[in-house]
This record gives sequence, C-alpha cells and structure tokens, in this order.
Amino acid sequence: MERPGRLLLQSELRVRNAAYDVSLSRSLLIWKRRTSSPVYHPFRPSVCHSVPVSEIISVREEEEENGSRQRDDGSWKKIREREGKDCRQAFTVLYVERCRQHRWRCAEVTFTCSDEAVCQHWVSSIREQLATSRPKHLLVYINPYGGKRQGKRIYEQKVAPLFTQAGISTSVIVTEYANHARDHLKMEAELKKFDGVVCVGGDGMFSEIIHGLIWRTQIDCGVDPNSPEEALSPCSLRIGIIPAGSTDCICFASVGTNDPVTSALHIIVGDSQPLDVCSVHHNNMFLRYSVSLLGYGFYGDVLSDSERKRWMGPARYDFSGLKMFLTHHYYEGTVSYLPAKGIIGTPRDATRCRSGCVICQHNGQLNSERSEKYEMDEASDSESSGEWRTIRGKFLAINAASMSCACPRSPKGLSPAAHLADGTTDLILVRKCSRFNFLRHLLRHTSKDDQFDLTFIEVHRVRRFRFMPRHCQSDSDLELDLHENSKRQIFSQICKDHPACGCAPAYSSWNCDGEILTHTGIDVRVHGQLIKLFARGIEELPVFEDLSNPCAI
Ligand SMILES: CCCCCCCCCCCCC/C=C/[C@@H](O)[C@H](COP(=O)(O)O)NC(=O)CCCCCCCCCCCCCCC
Ligand SMILES: Nc1ncnc2c1ncn2[C@@H]1O[C@H](COP(=O)(O)OP(=O)(O)O)[C@@H](O)[C@H]1O
Ligand SMILES: [Ca+2]
Repeated sequence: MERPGRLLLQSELRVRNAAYDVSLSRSLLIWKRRTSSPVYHPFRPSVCHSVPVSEIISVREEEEENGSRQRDDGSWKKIREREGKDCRQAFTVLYVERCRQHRWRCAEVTFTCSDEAVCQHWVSSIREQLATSRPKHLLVYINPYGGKRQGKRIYEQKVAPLFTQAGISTSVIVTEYANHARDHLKMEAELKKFDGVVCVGGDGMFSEIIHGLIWRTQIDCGVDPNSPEEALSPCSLRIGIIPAGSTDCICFASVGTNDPVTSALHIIVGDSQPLDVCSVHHNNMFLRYSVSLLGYGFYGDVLSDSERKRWMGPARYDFSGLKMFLTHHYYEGTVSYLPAKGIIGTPRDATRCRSGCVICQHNGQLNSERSEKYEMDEASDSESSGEWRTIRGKFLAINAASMSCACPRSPKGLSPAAHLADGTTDLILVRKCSRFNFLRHLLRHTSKDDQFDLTFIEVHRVRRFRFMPRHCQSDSDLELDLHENSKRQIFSQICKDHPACGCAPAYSSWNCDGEILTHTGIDVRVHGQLIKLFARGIEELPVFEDLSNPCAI
C-alpha cells in the first residue's frame, strides 16, 4: 500500500457521529477514529481506513439535519437557512471496495462538519485530485444480441447510473446489425469528442470495436493497414469492456472477473492496460486482427459448428465442444514461426501476467527499440535472416494465444503464462493423438496440472508465424496430392454431414477471437501494445495486511 506523502488537507470531521482525523494527500484519503484511550479494543470495529485517491469514484455534497441526510440541492439549503434550523454540512466520498474474486464494488462514507467553508474546501480539494487520466466523455456501443441478450439491460441498470454518478457523459449506440459499430468507428464517429470507447458485448463485439478503431487510426496516421510489413500506429483512445457476451475472455483475462460493475469502475477511475494485437494476412491481403485466440482445428471447428446454434446462447460452445471432441478431426499442414528473442519469460514458466507486470514492461520496451531498428533495417525480421523454424505435421489444433485466454470455463486459460502486452503470442501445437490423450490435455485446462506437459504438445513464444494447410503447399506437392485431394474433397463434404465415418476433412477454419476466417493459409504478426484498455491487469490477491499500511504510521 502507498504511503500518504505530503498532506494537502487535514481536519477533524465526524463519521456517523464519531470524531475522526481525516487527511488528504495526493495519493491517499485517510480517516482515523479519535480515541480517548490508547488501549487496543478487540471488539471495536476498525478505526482507521484509507483509500487511494486513484480509487475514489466521486465526491458529492450533502447536508445533514437531525441525523437524516439530504442530497445537495440549493432550494433545500436556502429553506433551512431561512428557518434558521441547526444544519451541519456533509460530503460523501464514493470509492472502490474490493470483494471476492477480483470484483470491485462502490462503497461510500459520509463526513460531516459544522463549518460550510471547510466542507466545500474538502469537496473541491478531492475533486481537483481526481482530474487526471479519467474519462469525461465516452462513446458506448451495445450489442443487444450478445450472450444471453442482456447487453442493453446490463448497461442501463448497472453501468449508466455509475457513469452519471461519476459525472461522465455518454453517447450510446445500440447496434442494429453486425459490423454496425465497426463501420461507425471507421467512418462516422467524431472521435475527437471522446476520451474512450465502451464495448457492451462479448469478444466478437470487442473485435468489431478494435477493427474500427485500429483501421481509423492507421488511415488518420497515413499507414497502409493492408501491408503485413508496416508498423501500425498505436490507438490513443482506451477501450472499456462491459462483459455481456458468451465467453468474454478478453475482459476476464485483463480484469480477473466478468462483472459489469467492476468493469464500469475500472473505466471511471481511468485505468490503462496496453494490449498486444496480431494482424492476420493472407497473400499480403489483410484479413483481421486478433487479441486473444487464433485457433485452427479444434477451436475453429467448435466455432463453425456453434454459429449454427446461436439460439442456444453460451451453452452452444459446450455442445459443439463435445461434438468436435468426439469427431476428432486432425489437419495436415506446415507451421513456420519466428521465435521471440531477447525477451524474458517462457510459456512454461510459473510467472503470471499481473497488474503492473514487469515482463510486459521489459519486453514492451525491447519491442519499441526493435521496431525503431526495424524501420531502418527492413530485413531484420524477414526469412533471409534465417531465424524462422518450420514444423510439418498432423495437428488436432494449432492455437495462438496472445493473452492467457482465461475465462470462466478455464480460469487459467489456454496459455496460463501468456502476457497481455509483451509483444508475443504463444503458439500451441497439439499433434494428432488419441481421443483419450486429447481429453487429458483438455481437462488440464480446468485443473492445476500443466496442459503442455504431454508428448504430443509443443508451445513456442513467437513474434510472427505462418500456417499453410497441406493442400495449399507447393505445386509439386499439389500434383502429388491431386488424386488423394479430390477424393478428400468429396469425402470432406460427406464427412461434414456424417462425422461418424471417421474420415478427416482436409481443411478446418480459423477461430479469430470468435469470428471465422475465410482463409486457411495465414501470416500472423504481433504488434506490441497497439491498443489500450480501461483495465489494470489482474490484481495479485493480498496474502495478509502489510506493514506499510498508512494507518499503522
Ligand atoms: C472437458 C472440459 C474441457 C474444458 C476445456 C476448456 C478450454 C477452454 C478454453 C477457452 C478459450 C477461449 C478463448 C476465447 C475465445 C473467444 O474469443 C471466442 C468468442 O467469444 P464470444 O462468444 O464471447 O464472442 N469463444 C470461443 O471460441 C469459445 C471457445 C469455447 C470452447 C469450449 C470448448 C469446450 C470443450 C468441451 C470438450 C468436452 C469433452 C468432454 C468429453 C467427455
Ligand atoms: N445488432 C446486431 N445484430 C446482429 N449481430 C450483431 C449486432 N451487433 C453486433 N453483432 C455481432 O454479433 C456477434 C457476436 O457478438 P458478441 O457480443 O461477441 O456475442 P457472443 O459472445 O454471444 O458471441 C459479433 O460477431 C458481432 O459482430
Ligand atoms: Ca502477448
């Protein structure tokens, strides 16, 4: 916990009729009960409280009369002054309180004092300290059809009242069709008017938002977003995610919980969390961006199958997951990748990306130095440098996790040690194996056991990778495979309808943050810290109260 630093204000105020010493510094608001006896009293409730100024949501003036509080309202005040009643001034501080499992709630404390000037001085001093980095105007997009179709209700009932309380003005757009939010951001939105964008929906809706925002930023900065070699310009607007989708892994992996109130509070206090973004190209043609999972084989098939079952809601993934597990298709192809060099951290280590992650800071710095060098020496990342590695084989799944992909289904995620902002993605190759072994691998996503500690799994931390399905390889390969291929094409159609026949189709599709890609051969490049979220990463849970508690000073 932070030390209080130089005091800006100190007064004796009352909280529920008890006297408190209250102090404000740039970093902390502390209220400490005045006790006549210095003897420790085990049954008296906690006497000292502190709140980081950065976690104060808002402050409002109140008036207290005969113990009952009234909200600040000029007309009431005047009436009471005229009638000469005994009224004390009060102000209420709303602040973040931590609950179980990374949830945040809004708590409040009311301070009273007899002097109006003192009261107003407190209110204005606290407000002055809140000014920095907090959003004032937000552009909100709601997908009314995401998840259990509760997006609009969640926003109106749980989020909008908090924004109003914090003095945030909003422009709200309830989307009317898929890609409405993306196209509005790309072409129409007056971005200069806003301090951030809020996405109410799932990972698919978030994907729309980043496509609009990244595209718009590149056009405004004169960068060609179609070129896989160009360094993309980072987006200045932060994005807040109010989870209202089916998986919501981007929210879960960056906040630690899928809870609309917690997300709203991270937006209000103006948190900032950079995020890596992968660009996906096919033959030098831009396809999509990805921030969480790019998955071919198992996760691609689960997604394709589940799209036809949207009516089931989030349960569609479990249904299709079981079906695809039983179907057990494998796919042949070539994966080539550029290992991330000079970074700290590996996909198999025990460190986890947490709030203020030093690995993200270190590797992020390294990336910005590298990209400066890259501008001067275009060949440094290219195949000519000979650093690329190639693996050919039969795979049940090829997954690239740019973040842990933790979600309620798998609280540690697809790659538990992956980082939000280290400029890399974890490439996980699941080679063809028995159903029993694949189930062992899947089950380990839900337990403490290492899902990579199996002979048919390999995982590499990479900056760039390519995938080519077997039947898209060189012309000579193609000729050799022609006969077999045509047989497979016919069977693959039959197999789609009758998966029990046991014959594998030639192609799967890519699951790109929950959207299906139309091409199978892809070139993926990580752009370190391209966007920012209103989040701070998952907070480390406190083991015990530490001695730097300012109340102990
Ligand atoms: C046997 C239990 C196995 C549990 C394995 C769970 C692994 C879950 C990892 C999930 C990673 C999710 C990455 C995020 C993807 C999202 O971008 C994306 C879109 O999200 P949105 O709908 O919010 O827009 N979501 C998805 O693609 C959903 C993927 C969900 C996969 C669920 C797989 C369930 C597997 C069940 C196998 C059952 C075998 C049982 C045998 C007896
Ligand atoms: N008004 C709308 N009508 C239909 N589809 C929409 C609308 N707004 C957004 N979408 C699309 O809905 C899809 C799923 O959205 P998402 O919010 O991620 O929910 P889920 O997590 O349930 O998949 C996304 O592909 C998004 O582009
Ligand atoms: Ca990463």
